[in-house]
Amino acid sequence: MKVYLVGGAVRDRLLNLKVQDRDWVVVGATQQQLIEQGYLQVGKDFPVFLHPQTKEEYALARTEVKSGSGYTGFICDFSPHISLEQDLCRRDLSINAIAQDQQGNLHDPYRGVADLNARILRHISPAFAEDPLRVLRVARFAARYHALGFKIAPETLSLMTEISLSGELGHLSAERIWLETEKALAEKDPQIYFEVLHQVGALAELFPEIENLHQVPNPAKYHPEVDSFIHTMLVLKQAALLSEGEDVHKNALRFAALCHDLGKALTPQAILPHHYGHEKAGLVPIKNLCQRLKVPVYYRELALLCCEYHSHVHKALELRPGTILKLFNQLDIWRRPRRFQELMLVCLADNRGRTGFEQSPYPQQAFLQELQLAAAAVDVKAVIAEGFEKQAIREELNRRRLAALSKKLAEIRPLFIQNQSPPSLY
Ligand SMILES: Nc1ccn([C@@H]2O[C@H](COP(=O)(O)OP(=O)(O)OP(=O)(O)O)[C@@H](O)[C@H]2O)c(=O)n1
Repeated sequence: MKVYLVGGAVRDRLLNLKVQDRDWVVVGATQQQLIEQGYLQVGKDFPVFLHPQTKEEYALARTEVKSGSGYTGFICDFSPHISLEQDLCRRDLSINAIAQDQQGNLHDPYRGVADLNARILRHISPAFAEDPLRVLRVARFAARYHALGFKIAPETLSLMTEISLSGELGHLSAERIWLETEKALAEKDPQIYFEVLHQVGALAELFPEIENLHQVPNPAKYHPEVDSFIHTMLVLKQAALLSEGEDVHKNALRFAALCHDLGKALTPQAILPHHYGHEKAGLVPIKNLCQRLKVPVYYRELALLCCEYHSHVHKALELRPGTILKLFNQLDIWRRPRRFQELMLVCLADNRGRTGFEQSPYPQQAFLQELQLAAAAVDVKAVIAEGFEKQAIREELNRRRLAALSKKLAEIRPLFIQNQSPPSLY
């Protein structure tokens, strides 16, 4: 029996990146032999084992032939005569099909090293199409390695387009789509994932709410990029930059950035390029998308709040104290300060995600943070100690918070207005 390191571990070591998980393939062995050596069988559909000590995954070399639609219909052969080359051939990309033996020699029958060096994501064989999820995987790898200069090979793009147009994506489960999308959101350039899906025609099938932003215009004065889909991609990139290394829920923040303008796709033709009311209009498509893909609650809530209130934040310097208090209550900044910080970062990303405005100041953030501090300093315990009860507690808190906000506003607004005149946003 021979054991090889395969997949992401070999690929990422050759790219000098940190190796996350190590997957192994075992050639010339049976399930029984591995069990006798103390490996623990975990795979249901095909034989995958955990190493007795390292707990790393070891899979018997196998071939797979598709026998039906979707991901369920596979006929696997994992007999001991399946060769390493046969196992590598059923994989998605050449860069994922390099094996390393225990002496450190590379086995690279599909020229994965050459593609790594040339920065190309290339499928290995037509068998790529047997798992339509690979369309999403390639888009995700393109997002991950974009900064390294990776591009998708033209023939792979054509095959991805063919798969997308074939209707096969419709067989993917919500769980698999979301898992892949969540991983893509965590990548360095998550916008590339959605751009690639758009390019191959998969976005329309998987995320019609986002696809519909394509060619929806904005006023060029504030949005030189004009197109709402392009704007959304720029905002997502800015959100990725702003959330890297921050103590925030970065995937949820990026998802909220992705969804913040979905309402623009529903703007009546007659009022374009303006988008009055798009903040509320966007709530329905966000709910639809989240329900369809079973998006976790935290992502959904943050996305809905960013969609509904981003224009309020953009206009913060013009708002009255009562409106700011209402906003703070709606966002529940008292109990959810981190979520408020995330929403502010999405608004900042929205400001920066416009061609030529990448460096433009956004005083709204510091302004609202100062007001947040002032209002949150109102002592809830003191209100209760003074004998207020039930509904009266809320009313008294609102009264005191409003007073604190009015005082702070009078103090800081002139300074902010003097220093900056923020560009209007939509
Ligand atoms: N739909 C899939 C899923 C996986 N694989 C193969 O199985 C390997 C392991 O898959 P996985 O752990 O999902 O991906 P990695 O390549 O290890 O990448 P990551 O860094 O995202 O874990 C891949 O390299 C690829 O060869 C595949 O061909 N098709």
